[in-house]
Amino acid sequence: MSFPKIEGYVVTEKLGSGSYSTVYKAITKVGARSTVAIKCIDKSRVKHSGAAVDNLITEIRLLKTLTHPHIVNMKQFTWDDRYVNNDTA
Ligand SMILES: Nc1ncnc2c1ncn2[C@@H]1O[C@H](COP(=O)(O)OP(=O)(O)OP(=O)(O)O)[C@@H](O)[C@H]1O
Repeated sequence: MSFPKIEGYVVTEKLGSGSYSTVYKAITKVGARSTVAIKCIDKSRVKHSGAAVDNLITEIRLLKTLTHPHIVNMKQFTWDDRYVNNDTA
């Protein structure tokens, strides 16, 4: 199985998948070598669904503001030609 190439990270395994995304375990290449979960949302799968795009924008907006011990903390949000990437720890 091949994993996506995400700048700054070594992707080590697949953790799970949802309707529009696949979540991978990854390690940062520089600094503390932190372990993170990266949710890769496949743009080709959401682009035909207005509701999916709205849900994605809502999820990212909420994750940016929420701080709670039982909710993953979004550290970074990036995108490339194929994926929108949510990096959580
Ligand atoms: N931070 C995380 N750490 C470990 N595993 C995770 C993490 N986030 C997601 N996963 C795994 O990836 C799966 C898919 O997560 P994702 O958030 O994409 O979809 P979902 O919300 O479960 O489903 P849907 O998008 O269909 O509503 C989860 O069911 C879980 O197994």
